[in-house]
Amino acid sequence: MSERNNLFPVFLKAEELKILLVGGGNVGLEKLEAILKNSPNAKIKIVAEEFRRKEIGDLARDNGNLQLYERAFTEEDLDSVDLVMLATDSRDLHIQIRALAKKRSLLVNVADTPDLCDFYLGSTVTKGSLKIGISTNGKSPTLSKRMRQYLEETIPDDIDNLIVKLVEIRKQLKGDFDFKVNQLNEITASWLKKNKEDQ
Ligand SMILES: C[C@@]1(CC(=O)O)c2cc3[nH]c(cc4nc(cc5[nH]c(cc(n2)[C@H]1CCC(=O)O)[C@@](C)(CC(=O)O)[C@@H]5CCC(=O)O)C(CC(=O)O)=C4CCC(=O)O)c(CCC(=O)O)c3CC(=O)O
Ligand SMILES: NC(=O)C1=CN([C@@H]2O[C@H](COP(=O)(O)OP(=O)(O)OC[C@H]3O[C@@H](n4cnc5c(N)ncnc54)[C@H](O)[C@@H]3O)[C@@H](O)[C@H]2O)C=CC1
Repeated sequence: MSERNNLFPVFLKAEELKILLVGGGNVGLEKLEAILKNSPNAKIKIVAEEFRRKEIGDLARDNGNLQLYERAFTEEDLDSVDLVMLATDSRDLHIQIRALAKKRSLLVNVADTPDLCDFYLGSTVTKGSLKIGISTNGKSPTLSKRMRQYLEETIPDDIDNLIVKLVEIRKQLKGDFDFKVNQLNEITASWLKKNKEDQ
């Protein structure tokens, strides 16, 4: 029997949290872009001895929510942050920072070391209010990326119209909880059926 993915997915309000990112090289940039793609107003403190000046420098100049510190990590960097993401080129440093962060009960992602991660980034598909997160349990980011591309192509771009309509119907439905659940299930079942027939 192959391994099952036991990760528990959540959708973070990243724009209401403060994220510390240590490391500003290729991997740091990739993780920074992943956060901003989903949560453009996320507040991120980036600490790196050196960083990809063109890309990260430009991003920070245009975005007041990014604080860039060009220096080595210090323990105080963990003060008043909610999440920690590590993307340096030093495994020892990652182990050391992770230990300091765990003392403060912070959740840590170590981009290049799944074993040291409390959580993984996933690929994400966003269409209006709909967001789908994809995980391969840390096994194959490439498959995550391909699944994202597949879903991006397959899910109609106007799916948000359906959500907008359902919000209205949900507001207008009168009756007890069970009645509302039944009605909403009926409406969406017919939508699924129609979609299948169209294919
Ligand atoms: C565990 C995890 C930790 C984390 O970063 O949170 C992790 C770890 C590692 N990634 C590595 C490499 C690559 N990462 C990507 C891409 C993405 N990586 C992402 C997430 C994750 N990467 C988490 C697991 C996600 C899951 O469970 O599926 C995505 C989904 C999200 C994002 O970062 O935005 C994003 C796709 C976004 C999109 O396009 O949709 C590509 C593909 C490419 O760039 O084309 C490659 C090169 C090909 C390859 O190696 O597969 C290596 C180096 C291996 C080595 O040393 O060679 C490690 C370390 C290791 O595995 O040991
Ligand atoms: N670049 C890639 O696509 C891949 C990278 N990796 C691994 O991931 C790790 C990171 O890779 P890259 O981002 O390419 O490395 P990089 O060398 O471009 O970036 C490392 C970053 O860590 C920073 N750093 C180092 N020590 C620091 C400290 N004490 N305090 C603050 N910042 C510090 C550096 O200033 C730099 O910004 C490496 O271990 C690499 O082997 C693995 C697979 C692919």
